[in-house]
Amino acid sequence: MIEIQLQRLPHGEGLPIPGYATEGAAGLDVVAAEDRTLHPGERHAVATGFSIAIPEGYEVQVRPRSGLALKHGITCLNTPGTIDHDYRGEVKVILANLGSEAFEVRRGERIAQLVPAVVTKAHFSEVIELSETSRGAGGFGSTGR
Ligand SMILES: O=c1ccn([C@H]2C[C@H](O)[C@@H](COP(=O)(O)OP(=O)(O)OP(=O)(O)O)O2)c(=O)[nH]1
Ligand SMILES: [Mg+2]
Repeated sequence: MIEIQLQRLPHGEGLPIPGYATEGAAGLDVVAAEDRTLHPGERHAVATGFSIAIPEGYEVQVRPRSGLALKHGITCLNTPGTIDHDYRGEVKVILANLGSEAFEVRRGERIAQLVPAVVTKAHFSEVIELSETSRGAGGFGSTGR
């Protein structure tokens, strides 16, 4: 369990802060801070009404809710969205309507879930040749359907 500081913004007044819907939930549900109609094919960075400070060594992933995806075709376009630990702007959820009907985003309704994750840092070192493997350059279905 890590602590993530949250600063409420004026338009987030009165909204619940992200929380787990059940004891075993992996993601903290986050609610919209604005009303917005999303027409089919449309996308919008939905306000959440808060900024956060994530401890160094962690990120927060923004993931869709499966119910909205299945019932309404609503997803996070950039899933999983990445909140960097040094980001202090408003957290936004980039929703896209892949369904065939308009969807009403309503203030206070849960639109996505936040999953904190450990960040493994790496640096790339340029080499002349890579080690050989049985897969080699095969990919994109090379092992069969
Ligand atoms: O779903 C998202 C994704 C990103 N962000 C914020 C936090 C994140 O730290 C910042 C940058 O995100 P990202 O690195 O994915 O976007 P970019 O296009 O690379 O922008 P930048 O050049 O600012 O890094 O935008 C959100 O609020 N919600
Ligand atoms: Mg970036």
